[in-house]
Amino acid sequence: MDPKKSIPNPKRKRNNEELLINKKVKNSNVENVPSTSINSKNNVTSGIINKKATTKTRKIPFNNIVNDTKRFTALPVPKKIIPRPSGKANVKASGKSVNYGRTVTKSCPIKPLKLVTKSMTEKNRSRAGILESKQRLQLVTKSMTERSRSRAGILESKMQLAKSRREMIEIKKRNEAIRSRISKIRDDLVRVENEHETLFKSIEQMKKQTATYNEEMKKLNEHCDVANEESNKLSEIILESRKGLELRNNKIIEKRLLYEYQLKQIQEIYAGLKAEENTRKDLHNQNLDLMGNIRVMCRVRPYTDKEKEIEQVSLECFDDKHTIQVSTKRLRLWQMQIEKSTYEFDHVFNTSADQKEVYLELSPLVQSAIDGYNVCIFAYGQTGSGKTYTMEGNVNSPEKKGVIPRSIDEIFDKIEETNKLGWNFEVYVQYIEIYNETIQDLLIDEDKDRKKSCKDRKKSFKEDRKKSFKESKDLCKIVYNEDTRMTIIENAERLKISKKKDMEILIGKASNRRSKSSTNSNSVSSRSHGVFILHLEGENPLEKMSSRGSLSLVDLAGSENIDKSGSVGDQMTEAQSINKSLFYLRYVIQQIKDKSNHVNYRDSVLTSLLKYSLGGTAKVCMLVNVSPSTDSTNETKKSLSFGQDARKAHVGTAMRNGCA
Ligand SMILES: Nc1ncnc2c1ncn2[C@@H]1O[C@H](COP(=O)(O)OP(=O)(O)OP(=O)(O)O)[C@@H](O)[C@H]1O
Repeated sequence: MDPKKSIPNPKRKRNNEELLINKKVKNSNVENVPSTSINSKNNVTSGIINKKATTKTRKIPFNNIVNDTKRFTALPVPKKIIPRPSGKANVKASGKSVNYGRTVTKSCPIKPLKLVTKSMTEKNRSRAGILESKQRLQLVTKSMTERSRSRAGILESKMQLAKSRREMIEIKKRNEAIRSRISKIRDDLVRVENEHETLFKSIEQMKKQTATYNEEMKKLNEHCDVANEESNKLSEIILESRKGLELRNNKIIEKRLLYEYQLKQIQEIYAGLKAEENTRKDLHNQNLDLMGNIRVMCRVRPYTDKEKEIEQVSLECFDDKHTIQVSTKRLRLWQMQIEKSTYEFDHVFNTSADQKEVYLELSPLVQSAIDGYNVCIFAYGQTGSGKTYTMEGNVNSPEKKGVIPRSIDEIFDKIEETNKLGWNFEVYVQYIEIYNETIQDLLIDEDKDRKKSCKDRKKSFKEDRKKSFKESKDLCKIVYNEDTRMTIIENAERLKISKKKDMEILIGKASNRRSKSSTNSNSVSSRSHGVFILHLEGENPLEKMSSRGSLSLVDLAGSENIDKSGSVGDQMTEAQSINKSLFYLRYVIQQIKDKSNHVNYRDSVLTSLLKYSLGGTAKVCMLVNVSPSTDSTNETKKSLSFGQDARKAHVGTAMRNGCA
């Protein structure tokens, strides 16, 4: 539907209305002027008025009408006689009053006949004039009547004009209102048209968009169809996988139940293991206690190639592995008699015993160190009896490895095992030597320092022995912790080791640094006491337990017969120092055995260092190394009798360090 058609044109309407109004005005003008009261001239006048009315419909000035009326009344009137009109005496036409019916005459004197005739003629003439005037008067009267009529008509028309003017004003007002309405409507129309246009445009746009959307919808529908198909397929897959998942879930639940059951079993086993471990520890330590605090073992080294050629068997190790017999030939009553001395030890290793066999017997003590005890194993014997071989051996050979490297291996293996039970162990190492009653650190990393130290040391022996001794003493000091009953070597390196390999390298280096020299009894004779200490510090956060054990492995310098060894000079001094310290060691053990009130630990550095191992809460094992050579029988017998005496010494009850 076209909106333009439905809406009427306000302009056209207005024109129509105006035409109507003009028509009315025209008609009213024509109607208001009475045709009977107007003569031809008046008709012309009224025609003029009408014409004016037609041309100027809205403004018909009242003065014009009055003027017309004046013109209309200005007819020829006789000068002498003013006939009185039949109607009203006075008519105000122009505001001046006129007196009608009054005659203006002049007095005439008596004249002769001629004159009378003349006057008669004149009289007649005047009569005719009068008649004429009468006629004229009549005409004037008539015209006056007509004029009065026309005046009334004019008045009437005036009134009508005023009325029509009022109407006109009203119409005008209405017209204005209509016009304003029209303009408003027009504005509205314009606005509506604009809106319509906008709407139309937007409708067009929307139509386009709808078309685009329709296309897109079509495409989307196609996609939807494809997606629906895929979704159906996926639903099937999901259903299948859900079934699979349910199956897996069931399996997982089964496995979880199994796992929980196994975990429970493991926990029970663990608890059993823990109980067994505790029992083992207790039994082990009870066993060691029953065996005595100082365990003494004897090892007979094999014959050297040189000894094999000349020697005869003088030592016999019994099969019970506890007894050793020394046979010595002695001339008595002019008869050569064989004297046999038997010694008993916790274990006797004959010449065929290898490194592994020896270590197996010492292994429980190493376990005690892990359990938190202070353990001390030291090798005692005459020079060349195989102490260093037993303690160190050949570090690089698995067969010939001594107690020190084997202990390290076992400690690291056991630490790994204890990790499974929640233990975390840290291993620290110290390695010193007691040379001529001074403590030297074998873990000093810088060879330069070490060389300098050796140089100084040699110099000290040659030049100022006492001074050097004092200086060396200042270097490393022995300090006791009375609370924990532990010995601390101050200023000595304490290295943390986390790998076996690192430890082996360290021992190799330290071993090379040890003071050695060649004597008649031994080509590579140790001229110092080597002390290797492992500190084992363990924590178990699960059990809230801690453990602090130590393992001191001591390779003592060999006692030697100076005459026999042929030591002179420095070597003799070294031998004297060694013998002296070993004497004090024997003396201390004797005092312990005799349960003496005072034990002289401080007489030598060695006994000072072993104070808490020999007379404290430590587990001690002494390995008495002996030579099978008949040449060394006396020294062997001395070593064996010392070992036997030490075995009888009861130093006290071993105590575990750490807390449960
Ligand atoms: N059980 C053994 N098996 C094989 N060889 C051994 C054994 N014991 C010692 N030896 C050898 O005997 C020699 C002396 O041994 P070792 O150096 O260990 O004696 P030592 O007691 O340490 O002497 P020193 O006190 O003078 O240092 C070395 O050559 C060593 O290899």
